[in-house]
Amino acid sequence: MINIIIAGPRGKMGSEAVRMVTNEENFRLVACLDNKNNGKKLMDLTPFPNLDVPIFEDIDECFDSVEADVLVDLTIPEVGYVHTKKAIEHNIRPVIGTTGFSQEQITELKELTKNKNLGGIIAPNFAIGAVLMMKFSQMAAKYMPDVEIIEKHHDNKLDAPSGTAVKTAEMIRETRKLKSQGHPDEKETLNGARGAEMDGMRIHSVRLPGLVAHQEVIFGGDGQLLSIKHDSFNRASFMDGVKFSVEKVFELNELVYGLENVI
Ligand SMILES: NC(=O)C1=CN([C@@H]2O[C@H](COP(=O)(O)OP(=O)(O)OC[C@H]3O[C@@H](n4cnc5c(N)ncnc54)[C@H](O)[C@@H]3O)[C@@H](O)[C@H]2O)C=CC1
Ligand SMILES: O=C(O)C1=N[C@H](C(=O)O)C[C@H](O)C1
Repeated sequence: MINIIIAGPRGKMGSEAVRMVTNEENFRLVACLDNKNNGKKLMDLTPFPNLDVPIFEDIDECFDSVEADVLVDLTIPEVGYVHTKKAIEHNIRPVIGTTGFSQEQITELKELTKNKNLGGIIAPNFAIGAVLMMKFSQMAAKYMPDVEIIEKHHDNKLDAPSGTAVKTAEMIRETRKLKSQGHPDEKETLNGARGAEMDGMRIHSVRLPGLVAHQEVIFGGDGQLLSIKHDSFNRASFMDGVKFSVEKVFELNELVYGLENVI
């Protein structure tokens, strides 16, 4: 049995994770971390009528009160970072879906787990299709280095570009010959028109109601275009990856950044 704490249980992803964890035979949800509802139970909140699971606002109190093996964090970047650090301190394996961490934060957290031989996963995207989209893009970039990334999300998203877009660019730069996208003399007459720049690649972030999570990686060549596209139409699309990660962290002895490294 794997004892799990979920941070962010009322969120779009967190509530889906509560459903997944409580439906899995070998998972037990032992507590939730929330920014309100301290002292209540999940069953006091409308979406979870039967769940006798304590809610904590204070992470230290939570970790001192329950025995947990894994922390699943689906919150906001500043909170997720603190939660991950605290989890590592308490030898609780972090499974982090929260996006928006800096490279420095990821490196620091990785070092902390290495010192403790503790497994963990930070996955900017838990959907297997998205992981494949990133891997295929990495392959394509070797042959077609002219590339732009367009990510589209719901308009409640806090971070831009998305964690998936950043990860995609990081993976692409491992195989792509460095080059700057577009005309060397191009000028933006409206700030931001060419999107964000990362290693010469351009990343464009669209935020609209109605969207969930979508990304297209477009490669251009002489007389041809290659589009590699992935769409998540609901949050259930991420849950196989969360489940996989919760089980996988027991086989790891450090924090791994990106599901592509463990599937
Ligand atoms: N890795 C992946 O596959 C995916 C990652 N995400 C990421 O997951 C995160 C959450 O996304 P959504 O569920 O869409 O956002 P959301 O806004 O629906 O949920 C965030 C939740 O965090 C909670 N929260 C804020 N401060 C907190 C604190 N101090 N302690 C505990 N909980 C706190 C809020 O109450 C809220 O319920 C975002 O960073 C998003 O980018 C989202 C979808 C997939
Ligand atoms: O906020 C979201 O919704 C998503 N966030 C992740 C990201 O930033 O890449 C994963 C997915 O795109 C959904």
